[in-house]
Amino acid sequence: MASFVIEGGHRLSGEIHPQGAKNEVLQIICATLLTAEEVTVHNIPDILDVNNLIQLMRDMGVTVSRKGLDTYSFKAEKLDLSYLESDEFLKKCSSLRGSVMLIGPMVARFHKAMISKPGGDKIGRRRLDTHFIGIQNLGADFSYNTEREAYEISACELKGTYMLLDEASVTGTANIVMAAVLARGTTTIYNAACEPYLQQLCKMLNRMGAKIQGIASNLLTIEGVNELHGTEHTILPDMIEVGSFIGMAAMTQSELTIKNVSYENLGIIPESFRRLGIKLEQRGDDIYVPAQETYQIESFIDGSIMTIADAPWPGLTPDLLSVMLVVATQAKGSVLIHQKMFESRLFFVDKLIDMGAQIILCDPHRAVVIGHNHAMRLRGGNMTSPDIRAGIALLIAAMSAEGSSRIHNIEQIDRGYQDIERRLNAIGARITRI
Ligand SMILES: CC(=O)N[C@H]1[C@@H](OP(=O)(O)OP(=O)(O)OC[C@H]2O[C@@H](n3ccc(=O)[nH]c3=O)[C@H](O)[C@@H]2O)O[C@H](CO)[C@@H](O)[C@@H]1O
Ligand SMILES: C=C(OP(=O)(O)O)C(=O)O
Repeated sequence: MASFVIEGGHRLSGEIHPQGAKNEVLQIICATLLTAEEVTVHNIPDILDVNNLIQLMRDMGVTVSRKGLDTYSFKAEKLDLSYLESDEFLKKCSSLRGSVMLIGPMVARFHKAMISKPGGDKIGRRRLDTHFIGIQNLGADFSYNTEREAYEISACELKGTYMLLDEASVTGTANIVMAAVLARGTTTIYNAACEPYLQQLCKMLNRMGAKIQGIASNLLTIEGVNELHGTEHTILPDMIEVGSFIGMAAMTQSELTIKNVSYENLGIIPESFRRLGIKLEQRGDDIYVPAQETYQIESFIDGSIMTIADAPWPGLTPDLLSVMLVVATQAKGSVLIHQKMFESRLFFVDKLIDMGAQIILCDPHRAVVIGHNHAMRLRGGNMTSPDIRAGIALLIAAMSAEGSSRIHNIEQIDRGYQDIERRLNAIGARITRI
């Protein structure tokens, strides 16, 4: 397990470019299985989860060519269907969450799929009901193989239908959409998730010949087609990285320009940071964060304490709450951070408390943060990154802290942040990988 050693207290300055969005690219790569023709994808981040998925595609028999620094083409003309039954395939699937989205395209085009428990962050229950029920509604059979601890899924033909999802699951919606585009007839998905990741997926599928209406809403209508074709697609900047950089600038009292953020696709992320008192300006498609000695958390209109909570899009993504929590530790004022979706994502606050932060963990979902207004800096600490977003939040805490810190298990951070220490050191951070 690798670690970061961070010398805290250095201000950042200059410009930083966000990478392509991890959660979008996982969907897009899975969708390339839906056609025998070549799909070229630009702006692919060089991160652990994505590289693992690309390798998995190669192992499955997809011809993958690297066409440029961040451009790959995928051609799923023929697949090695016997590999999908191998223990190695199941083991690799369980290393990343995104592998669950192989089911939809596999069942739609090859009539069978296999899935073990997918990987991803251990941040509470992560059920797959929405995926399974949705794909079953289209006519697929799921049977559990107890010996191999895996589901075998098969379908002679998928048939469009109406469905109301029990929750607006991001990867669940992507999986069902990818199955429905090749189903016979019309599928209507109500309570669909509609994050920019999904909007991008649906737009790409339409360019491939799919007929999806209602993109960006929670009601998708999909008219099935017989086959899809090749296309080109460019991944959006990672909105979670953009938010992480805003938080990093505020916490280290730095002036920072975040380049080419695709502002129109950030939803309420900028406004949510403004509610913590952080000033930021949209400059063209960049975000400029001025150096701020202090930032004051807003109150609600009636004067009561601000709550920052997650919600399905267009609400605030849960993936930024850990960063917002850490940023609040140095704000002026108090805030309730309410992580509604995941029940084990706030436990990392213990590490921040050890560093001197004033936080009360009310229950697994809610933490009250009383900001120090930069009057008392956090102390460097020795900690382990429990998940990807707690990992980046702890890195931000360490970068602002007095003294040096050590973060273990940084593979969690590498899952989603490309070459992070080099990029941050280039703007003034002092981070060493050991
Ligand atoms: C690879 C990938 O894309 N991962 C993202 C994806 O995971 P993933 O698609 O696995 O997450 P889901 O959207 O399925 O659900 C996330 C959690 O929220 C709960 N839930 C969901 C919807 C809802 O309306 N109510 C509700 O309570 C679910 O029960 C689950 O515990 O979406 C999550 C929610 O944005 C993000 O944190 C993950 O980074
Ligand atoms: C929870 C996350 O990732 P995953 O779904 O891949 O575990 C995340 O990106 O914050």
